[in-house]
Amino acid sequence: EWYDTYSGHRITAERAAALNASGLIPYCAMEIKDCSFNEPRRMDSTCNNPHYPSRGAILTPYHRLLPPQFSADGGLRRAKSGRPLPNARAVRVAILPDGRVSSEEFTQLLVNLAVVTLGDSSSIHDTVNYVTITSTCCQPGGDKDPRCIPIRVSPDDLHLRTSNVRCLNLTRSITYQSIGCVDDTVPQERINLATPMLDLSTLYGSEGYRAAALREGKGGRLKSEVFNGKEWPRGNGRVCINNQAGRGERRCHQAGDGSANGLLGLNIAIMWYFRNHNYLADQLSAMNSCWTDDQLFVAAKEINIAIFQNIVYYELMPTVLGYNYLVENGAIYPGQLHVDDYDETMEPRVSLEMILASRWFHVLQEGRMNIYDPHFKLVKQLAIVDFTLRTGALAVNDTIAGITRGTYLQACASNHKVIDPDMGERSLGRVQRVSDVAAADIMKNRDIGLPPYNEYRKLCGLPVAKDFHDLRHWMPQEHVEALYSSYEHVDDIDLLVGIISENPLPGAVTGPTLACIVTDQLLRWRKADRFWYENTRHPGAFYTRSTGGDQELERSQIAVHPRGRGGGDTTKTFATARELGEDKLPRSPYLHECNELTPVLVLPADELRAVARPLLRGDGLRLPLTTTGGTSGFKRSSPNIILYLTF
Ligand code: HEM
Repeated sequence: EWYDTYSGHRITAERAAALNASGLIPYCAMEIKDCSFNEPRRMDSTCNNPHYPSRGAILTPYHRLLPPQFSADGGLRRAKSGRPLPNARAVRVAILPDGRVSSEEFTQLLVNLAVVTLGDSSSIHDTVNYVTITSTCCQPGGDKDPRCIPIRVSPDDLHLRTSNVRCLNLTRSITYQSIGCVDDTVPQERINLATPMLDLSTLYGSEGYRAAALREGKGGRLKSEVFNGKEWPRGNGRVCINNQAGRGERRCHQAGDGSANGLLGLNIAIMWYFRNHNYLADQLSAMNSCWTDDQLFVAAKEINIAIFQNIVYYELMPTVLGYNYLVENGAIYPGQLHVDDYDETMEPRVSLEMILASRWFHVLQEGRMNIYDPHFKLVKQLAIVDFTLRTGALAVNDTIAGITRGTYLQACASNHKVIDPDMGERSLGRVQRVSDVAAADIMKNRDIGLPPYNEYRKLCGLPVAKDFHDLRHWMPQEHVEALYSSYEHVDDIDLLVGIISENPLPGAVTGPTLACIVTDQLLRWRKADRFWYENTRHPGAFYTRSTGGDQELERSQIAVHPRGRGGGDTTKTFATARELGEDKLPRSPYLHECNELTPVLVLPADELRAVARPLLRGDGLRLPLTTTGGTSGFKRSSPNIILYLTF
């Protein structure tokens, strides 16, 4: 059957053929084979909800928390007065001048985990596109090019006044309208080039044929090769345009999507999950010698995804938004059991606000990259932005190990109202002479028609500012002044600008408006994904397994149980296998053709730590996660899979 990517409706084969003839497939339509409740998660994420097969797939639309706002002629939103909004670069420099202040609490791991989270569910760092699609936006007539929204730089710009740079190249997002799937009578809607789930599609791929090419075909493993004693994905991709051949930088990995070779932080985090997949497959294979490649692959993949989802919910997000805030809002649960809150009426989408507002994380990005030797001696300090699309550098001298150590040992930037000069002036490295990611972030809020900051405060039930003076209740005075001198009216302020300016919530790194937007998304991810690791409505569901009534043991053990309950169960929480009666568990049609009555994998607490260890395998880390060595949210153990990232 064929489905329209934008509406999700079924279309005729004739219509699909016509779209194909116009070169509009895969963007405008997708073919989906019949769904079954008894099959595992599909690579392209179709059939996540078998009643609506296209939901959750790549190339589907984003969600909007509020309807878009464009000017009357369909252009960028204007100020209340009807005049253009203030220049994005000028606003950026006013609220976030270039500067370096290191966090006293958090390491680069926070930003690396954040980027892999966002990057997995949205094509955020489709770096190849950003740098190669259009580099002509600043040339004469560039601003008339529909693909362009260049940013002007004033001659008195704080950081660029001594240069001759007066314009920053910037391309628009790809929409259904710009591709030609939908006509211009409806407002521009962006296409999500990734699956909107937290499903490690960055690693595993989101198109069936491509995903199959990544598999070894035996042992449930992903294709790999050993280079200098370490395991690496194979591949000779051409996107690594910044590889320095003269320095022996040749690797360019074949992985789920292009972003796995993109930004350094994303690149190495994907490598951790890559190595972890093969580690898990080997463990499972040793325990279940009769399993087929498919059985091993699916089980290893789902465990890997479960680890990823658990880290995001119980390690990363409590650190950024505050643990209590997330519990109060139902994004995580303090109890011991898995909570199944799957809601089949919820559409699996990522909100545009989540993606656009999460550009706030750029503030925390440190520009320098410390490389440590195995004795944790600092050997080098490099510029992170020069390592985008440069996978080859990771393997030379096992640099990935040195960077991983740096990820754990080095502080990230502090949320101290400055941005690292490399992010502010050269975020695209050598590819573009000047590029200001934070100004691009503000401009992209407008490109996509996000309503102003105050409207989101209202949506979130937060006090709304009637005038600039009111902002003083939740922003530092110097920010209120910067906003007052930039915007004509308090209702004009861009969402991201307001978010960057807010004071953080207690116990959190971010303020309440971003916390509200991200929490909405956390609920969406867990409730709308039938294969969410805590959910029971699929045949490969995980079960906590009893081993004799000891509460402590029950909590610390998790079995990847061969016999999930299948579709349609509405039980609220997971029962332990004992409570449920093991023999009553239906047989999983895809995992168990052998060892039917034997639990697949039981991981006591010690081994659970070992599940996290391969994320850093070969790097020999014994380091605190925070630079101060104190406890951060990362160290808190979760009630589900217990992951100690310090061991
Ligand atoms: C060296 C580090 C980084 C660099 C050089 C970088 C650079 C960029 C660039 C060039 C863009 C696209 C700008 C545009 O044309 O619109 C972007 C978008 C984005 N980045 Fe980063 N980034 C970095 C780190 C991070 C981190 C740590 C996060 C954490 C979440 C992050 C989240 C995002 C998001 C959410 C977007 C928006 C994408 C969208 O609208 O689809 N980035 N970044």
